[in-house]
Amino acid sequence: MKKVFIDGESGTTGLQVRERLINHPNIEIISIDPAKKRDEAEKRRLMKEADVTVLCLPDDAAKESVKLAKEEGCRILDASSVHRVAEGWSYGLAELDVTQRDKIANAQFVSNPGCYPTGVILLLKPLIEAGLLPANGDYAINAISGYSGGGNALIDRYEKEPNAPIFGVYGLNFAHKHLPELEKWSGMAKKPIFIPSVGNFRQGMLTFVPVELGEGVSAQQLHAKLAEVYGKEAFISVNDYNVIADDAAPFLTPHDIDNSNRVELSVFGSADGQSCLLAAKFDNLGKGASGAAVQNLNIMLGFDEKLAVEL
Ligand SMILES: NC(=O)C1=CN([C@@H]2O[C@H](COP(=O)(O)OP(=O)(O)OC[C@H]3O[C@@H](n4cnc5c(N)ncnc54)[C@H](OP(=O)(O)O)[C@@H]3O)[C@@H](O)[C@H]2O)C=CC1
Ligand SMILES: CC(=O)N[C@@H](CCC(=O)OP(=O)(O)O)C(=O)O
Repeated sequence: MKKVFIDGESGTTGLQVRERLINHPNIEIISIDPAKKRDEAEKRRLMKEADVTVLCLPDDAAKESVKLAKEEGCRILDASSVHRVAEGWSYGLAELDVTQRDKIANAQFVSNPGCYPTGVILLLKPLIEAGLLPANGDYAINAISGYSGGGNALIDRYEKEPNAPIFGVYGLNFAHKHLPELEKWSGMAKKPIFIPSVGNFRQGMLTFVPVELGEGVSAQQLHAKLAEVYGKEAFISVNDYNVIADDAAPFLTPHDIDNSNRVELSVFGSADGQSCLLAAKFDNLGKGASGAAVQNLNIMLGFDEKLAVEL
């Protein structure tokens, strides 16, 4: 049995990591006394006892816990947004490329990706790398998240206040905290425009990127590349290629994927062959947070990466 300490076990992400790990055949959770959850000495003791500590904390608290882990030489999987482009950290997106699982397996410090970047990077990285989309293109990314993406504070706002908005666009300062990892790990040569939004539903996420196709490039080629790259991935599927010709088209929704670690990618091409929409659908708390965390823990500890990732 390996031991895992979840620092921040009672938060939105921590609870879901815990719920998954309870069903893990090879991992025992070691928990902090709730009355001591901010006690440094107690954290140190548990970090030393654990094979890996998962940080499910706000950014500032995550920085403090990493300081302790560095002093004690402990392994960390950080779900916060602090270390996603930091030196000395491995990016915890197993499907990033063929080298990434080894990097995660051998790392002392692994950073779980942000929820939105997970979908965008899976869509754009292989296409930019293959030269089907330009690295220096002007990308505009749109996304919608369930309100659990904002943690306990936003959950309370939606579930306890009667007048929470049905839909809201945010990130309107064009400086969302996910921009650095979006740019770095997608292989974009410059900062994209990123416009996230939140809806009055608990879980589920869509990230979508509209692109104009270059000379000699078709939407079918983009679709074929994604299908080839992710063909053997357990958690990534690519829907059949779509040309939506009329108004009777089905909606693309962020629903019906709650608690899963799966990501569904879609490519929609325009009938004139000039435009294309790339879309990723997943659970912001699943592959966007806790599912990915358990997948990463499995890789870090040498287990089958599929163990206990689905709720
Ligand atoms: N929600 C999501 O979809 C995603 C979240 N994340 C990241 O995961 C991390 C956690 O987010 P989320 O679960 O949503 O946040 P929550 O606000 O739901 O939970 C945070 C938890 O951390 C606890 N906490 C705060 N400070 C400390 C501390 N110093 N020591 C121990 N515990 C502490 C809080 O306790 P208390 O309530 O008592 O303050 C709370 O239980 C964040 O960094 C977030 O960016 C990543 C991907 C997706
Ligand atoms: C709806 C909502 O508020 N979403 C969060 C992102 C959730 C996520 O991915 O978390 P990280 O904090 O780990 O990056 C936001 O936009 O800040």
